[in-house]
Amino acid sequence: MLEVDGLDAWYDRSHVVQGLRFEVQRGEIVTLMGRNGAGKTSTLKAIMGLLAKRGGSVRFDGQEILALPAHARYHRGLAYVPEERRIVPGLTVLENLRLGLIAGKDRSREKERIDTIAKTFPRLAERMDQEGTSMSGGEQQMLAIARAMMSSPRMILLDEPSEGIMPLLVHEMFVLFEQLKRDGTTILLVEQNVERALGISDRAYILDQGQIAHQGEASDLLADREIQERYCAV
Ligand SMILES: Nc1ncnc2c1ncn2[C@@H]1O[C@H](COP(=O)(O)OP(=O)(O)OP(=O)(O)O)[C@@H](O)[C@H]1O
Repeated sequence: MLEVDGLDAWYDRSHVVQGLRFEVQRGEIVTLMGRNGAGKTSTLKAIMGLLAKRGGSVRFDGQEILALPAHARYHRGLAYVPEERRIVPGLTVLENLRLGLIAGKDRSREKERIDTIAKTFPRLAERMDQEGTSMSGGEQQMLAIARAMMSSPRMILLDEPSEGIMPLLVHEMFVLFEQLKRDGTTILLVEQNVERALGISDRAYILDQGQIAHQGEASDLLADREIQERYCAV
């Protein structure tokens, strides 16, 4: 579903993503792992068209998307939840959710989408009229994910969703990812919480200095302490 081939990205002259090649098949959960600064966030941003200097090929459903403007990916069914959640201050949970609808495409189905999202995210359903930024960090992360799901994406990229969140909500969040997968959403996950991430993933790639250092089945990587310690210690 997503084929990344020879992906490069730079900040000025700093070459932070160096010729990455990886793929995510339809229906999979795939994790990108690696130490701080390995290039995980930059990889997601390059895929989403958010880094000006980028090169190589990214195909989504067989079509080249790397040169498209960032918003065009949402129209094709690829959504992204950045590390900073960007909940809009002064807006309620419901109003933040509405921002996730793509103008025209989703507007006619707004009520249906909100009802579906409320069922999937019961914690948000109870708080629809509360100001989004007044919720806990974990709840705001849930809202950011729910908002991205409003456009019914076929694939979602998630950047460190569990960061700084209390364990109970982290658990809920990973249960949710498994449910999204069952409902047909393909997921590319960047996570420092290696055990949790591998626990729900099909496969994983380990990044080191902008390159893929290792790849494998999630269950094999979960059992491989040496690899985890070498590449993933924070
Ligand atoms: N806005 C920026 N300007 C310049 N360099 C940057 C910028 N953002 C990131 N970098 C550098 O790019 C490299 C890759 O960073 P990136 O954030 O992609 O790594 P990461 O694996 O996601 O790490 P983390 O887990 O800390 O977010 C690092 O060396 C980082 O310092």
